[in-house]
Amino acid sequence: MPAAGDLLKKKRIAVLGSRSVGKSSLVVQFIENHFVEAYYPTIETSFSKTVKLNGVEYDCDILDTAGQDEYSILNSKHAIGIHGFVLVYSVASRNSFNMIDIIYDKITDFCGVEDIPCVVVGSKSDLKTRQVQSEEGEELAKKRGAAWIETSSKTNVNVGKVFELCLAEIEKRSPTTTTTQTEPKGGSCVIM
Ligand SMILES: Nc1nc2c(ncn2[C@@H]2O[C@H](COP(=O)(O)OP(=O)(O)OP(=O)(O)O)[C@@H](O)[C@H]2O)c(=O)[nH]1
Repeated sequence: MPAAGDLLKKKRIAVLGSRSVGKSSLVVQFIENHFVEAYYPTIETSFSKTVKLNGVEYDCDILDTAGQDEYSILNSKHAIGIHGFVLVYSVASRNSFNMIDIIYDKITDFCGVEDIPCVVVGSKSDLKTRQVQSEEGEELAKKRGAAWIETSSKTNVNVGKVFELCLAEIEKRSPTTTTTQTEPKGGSCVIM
């Protein structure tokens, strides 16, 4: 039987966002260190990786999901038992940026809490055909109390940082965190 500490270090992260924003490319670059040029729509894939943050090793399960749109119903698997969320838009797609608020609301409605451990990711930052400015992404994340970062899976910029930020957001809200915070802020939708 695993020790309690081992269970605490196991974190499940769901990667959500519109179709074709680069969710799989982000996860594959992070896990396998290469870029996939071709587009294969994802059904659902789960990956595991150990991530070290502040001297602590986390055993991460990363769930790469099928792209969502405004009509998709949030799959309970993408919220229940999930510790942290990575919400991806493409900086080259205004529509995908607009979907972030919609997905965020679906998660908070489902979880019944406003404050969820989340990183908002502006992907494909290497593209010149930008439709979303950095300040807009930053502003949206700030409004939601989430972390924010821009990445390029193609040129491998900030890919690892996404998952470090996500773990930091999870830890911030963890009741076992040894900070001045005494009360858990709630936030993780962990109903096992
Ligand atoms: N230029 C550029 N293209 C990217 C980047 N990331 C992904 N792409 C391309 O965008 C397309 C879609 O990428 P995917 O990773 O399959 O997107 P997805 O969000 O997983 O798509 P769904 O599974 O349909 O939800 C592919 O052709 C990728 O090669 C990036 O950082 N830069």
